[in-house]
Amino acid sequence: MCSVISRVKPVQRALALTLRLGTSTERSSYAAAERRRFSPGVTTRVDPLLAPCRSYCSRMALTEGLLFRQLFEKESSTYTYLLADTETKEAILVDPVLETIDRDLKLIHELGVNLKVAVNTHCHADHITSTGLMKKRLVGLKSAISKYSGATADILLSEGDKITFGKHYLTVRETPGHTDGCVTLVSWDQSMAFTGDALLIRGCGRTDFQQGSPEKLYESVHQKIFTLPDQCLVYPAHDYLGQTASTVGEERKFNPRLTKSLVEFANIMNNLNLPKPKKIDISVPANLVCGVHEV
Ligand SMILES: N[C@@H](CCC(=O)N[C@@H](CSS)C(=O)NCC(=O)O)C(=O)O
Repeated sequence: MCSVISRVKPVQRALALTLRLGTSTERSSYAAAERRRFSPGVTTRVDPLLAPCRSYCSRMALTEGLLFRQLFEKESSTYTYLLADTETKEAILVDPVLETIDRDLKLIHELGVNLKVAVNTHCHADHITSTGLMKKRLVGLKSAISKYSGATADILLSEGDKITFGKHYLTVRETPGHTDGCVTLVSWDQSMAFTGDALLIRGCGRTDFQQGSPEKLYESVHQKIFTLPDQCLVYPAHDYLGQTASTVGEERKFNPRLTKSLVEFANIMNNLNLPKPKKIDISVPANLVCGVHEV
């Protein structure tokens, strides 16, 4: 049992243990179903979710003065992103997950960066954020989420806000549709977009719960993400197939859902028939208050 779980009160411990119930078999079959859905008739031998190298991805910063890490949480197939200014050491973390808080804090300490803001791209339904617990562990850390998420946080974000770390910053673009409070965070030079669940690689967030709306999502992606430069790298909150990044140009051309007309898109989204995320009933209430934080 990891130290985060062992230190919490009984109620939270039960909650946290419940969160661990998903088996690798379930995850494998979800990944297999995803592969069939996206690539009918194609089978692969290696399950990307089970590859050990997936907890830390190798993607590093290409921009001078920027430290960048893409991290992976395998139960929910969530990507967490650490960005820091190499000179000032100021850092931000995007979409951190409760299960990987020890790994993330260890990396932050090893790299000697000073985490200023932990931001969630939306109120996640499939996992609990580590933001609240991280605030307990790191003095001065502030949480951030969209003001339309309905969640509490130190910073409530809206269109055009900047999240600054040293000489760098991410700009908030509101991209509702998966939820009302979804945002995409775009780097100062438009070379990177952290799209949360609005745009996934060759996919997009589902629209069948939490204020989901295919019409809103279609408009968000077309107006706020597909208007970015072709070479802008797309970093989503999830990937179920082992893909780590895409570009705006690629998604504009090849995304099997968002290249369609609005009517076709809505028809696809209204007929996905996906099972409800297993942890939705505990994740959403917890994430509305920054996760499990009464420890
Ligand atoms: N099986 C997972 C949930 C998978 C899922 O529903 N993913 C969401 C994003 S997290 S709410 C989604 O939008 N998927 C889009 C798609 O097309 O798959 C679980 O039980 O947690």
